[in-house]
Amino acid sequence: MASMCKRFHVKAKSAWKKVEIPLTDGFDDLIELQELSDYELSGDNDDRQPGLQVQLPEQKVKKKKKKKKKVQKAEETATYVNDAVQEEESTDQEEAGDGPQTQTKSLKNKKTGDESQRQKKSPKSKKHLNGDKLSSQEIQLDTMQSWKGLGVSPVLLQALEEEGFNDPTPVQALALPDAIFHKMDIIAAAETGSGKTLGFGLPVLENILSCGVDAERLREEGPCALILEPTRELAMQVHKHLKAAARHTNIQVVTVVGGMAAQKQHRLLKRCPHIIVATPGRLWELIQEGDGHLNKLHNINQLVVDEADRMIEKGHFEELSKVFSMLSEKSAGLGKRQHFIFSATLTMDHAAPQRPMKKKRKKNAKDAKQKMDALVSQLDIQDKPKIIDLTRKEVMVDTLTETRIDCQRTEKDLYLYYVLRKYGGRTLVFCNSKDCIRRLVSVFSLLGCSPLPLHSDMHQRQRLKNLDKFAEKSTSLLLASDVAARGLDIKGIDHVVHYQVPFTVENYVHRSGRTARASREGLSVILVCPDEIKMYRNILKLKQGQDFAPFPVDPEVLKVVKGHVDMATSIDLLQHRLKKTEVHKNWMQKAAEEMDIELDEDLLGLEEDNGEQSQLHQDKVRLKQDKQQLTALLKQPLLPSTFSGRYPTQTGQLVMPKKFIQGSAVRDCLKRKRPGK
Ligand SMILES: Nc1ncnc2c1ncn2[C@@H]1O[C@H](COP(=O)(O)OP(=O)(O)OP(=O)(O)O)[C@@H](O)[C@H]1O
Repeated sequence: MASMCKRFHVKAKSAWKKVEIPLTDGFDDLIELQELSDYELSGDNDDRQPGLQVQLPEQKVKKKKKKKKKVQKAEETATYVNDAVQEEESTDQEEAGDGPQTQTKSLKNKKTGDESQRQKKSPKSKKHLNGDKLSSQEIQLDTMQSWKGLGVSPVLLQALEEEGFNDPTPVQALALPDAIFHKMDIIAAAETGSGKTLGFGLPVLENILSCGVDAERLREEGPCALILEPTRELAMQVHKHLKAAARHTNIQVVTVVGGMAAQKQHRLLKRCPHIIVATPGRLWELIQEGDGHLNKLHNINQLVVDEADRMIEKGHFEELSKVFSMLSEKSAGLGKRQHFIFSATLTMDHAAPQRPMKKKRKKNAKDAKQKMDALVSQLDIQDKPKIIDLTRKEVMVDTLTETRIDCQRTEKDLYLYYVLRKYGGRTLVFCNSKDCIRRLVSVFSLLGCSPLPLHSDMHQRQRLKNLDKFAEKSTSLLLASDVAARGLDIKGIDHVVHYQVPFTVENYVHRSGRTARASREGLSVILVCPDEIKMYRNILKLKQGQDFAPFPVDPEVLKVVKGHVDMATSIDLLQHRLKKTEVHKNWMQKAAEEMDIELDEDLLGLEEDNGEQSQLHQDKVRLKQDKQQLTALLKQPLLPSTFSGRYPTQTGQLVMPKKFIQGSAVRDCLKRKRPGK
């Protein structure tokens, strides 16, 4: 057994500390937990090294070559007492919350008396505030030099390094020092996918680390920070980002969103998390229900309003205002709270939804400005906030290629299918209505594209499941409403297709921003039919009126895919008709049963004499045949992959049939834009 193991030395740099055992199931047999938070891991076979020796299986030791792995091992050895805690935590992931509130890392003593002033630091906390600690002997992170001076603690940098975030993004570099060192309020606008989440997330985590909030204090004073998000998916994503950045700390984050059982959320809140990420509606609901932890929400040190321009729109603003009023009423005299207001479209002129009528548009713009002013005044921002505006003149990131397809309304399915068949990839399609999504799901299922719907009428669980499935496969199709337009960070979305022109310029920006994130390339295609031209022109204002380049379409491929789409559309219509007849029949029969009467065939509309019954039968047979035919058609290649014949032409030259190659849509678009290059 000895040969299977290798020795590591943990050199304790502070004393082992007793850890509070959580009052949750699964910990009944534990007598005591102790943790060592300050230590150094050294050597492999050096038996002379003083300190605790921990044995790791050889198999694992071999993997430690890379620094990244080494850091993980350090975690394994030093926090093994927490394993049970972490296990419990993972079982609760489904509930979108976190593990129990064992404060295994006691960061600071409980606050007392005057200390209840927000933002007050203990002398010990300086360690976490000093970005120069990068070169400390505790953790050597050579690759993270560009984070130096921004105020991020080594324990967070360690996690960022593991994520591969070796450099801060511009919005992070600008926001962090003032937010962390000077506790300034930050109002930031930066393009989609530019890392805004950590722009506010790191100062929030840093503040909790530096204040040193332990379990007892959390129980007494409630959460430290509140982050408000407009959609459930976004709240969960922010929760995930924060958890990843805080993975080497014991900071607890809980999500409070609609669509999840309120009971479960009360249960998670009972564990007294440090950070709450919430959508305003559910948060207000739970506050009104008198949730114990939320009753202390007014004690928060930090408040984040993400996607702020969306938050002031109808559907959020009312509840948001109520939350803010409650916070400011109850927290009078508690000292300064730090605020973060972030969005990609915060500084856009068109902050209001733009509806067709001019008068209404003006009114909306005024409303939006008033609401934004109201938001800022309700937040009680006293000192001058730091304003960061990194939105470019072009608004969109330069790795995004924006194109258009002009077509008739009835041709939109065809062009969408063309993009999907010709280029494959992970494609996110936005529609303006749920009905449109439902119809497309039916047609594109027949076309073998396995579409995944996402809209607000769906159960939350199904919404999340579809997002997971979409992210899992490199060729996948998500048909979504604007519920997916903001903030969703799914890696590797190749194409965004606007099946319908969005109602607002902001929605265009956010929808398109789901691709070309974090310096990657991406493509946006907008399908424009004649009655959408006005809305399309509105979007072009972003480009100073300059039109998007037309998306290149190969007429030969288009001809082939048209056959597929026509057939799928006719099957869909037939299917729909048959389903309607079936539903009508079932409804009549059910009603008759309930009334205890016998139904005539003619009442069902299926009288033998008028041939409707046989028509129904014929339709069913036809449906089956058409489906078989379409399946066979879809299996055929779009264009022949080999050339086997000779076709003399008038000029005597041979015309070679084209070979179908599935290329890159971005490259094809750029080639077309710059033919000489
Ligand atoms: N410093 C960094 N280095 C590399 N990647 C980063 C860094 N910070 C964040 N990212 C990654 O960049 C991607 C986009 O980040 P994030 O979702 O925060 O963007 P955003 O600006 O909030 O976008 P949106 O406006 O669309 O919500 C994420 O996948 C995130 O993990």
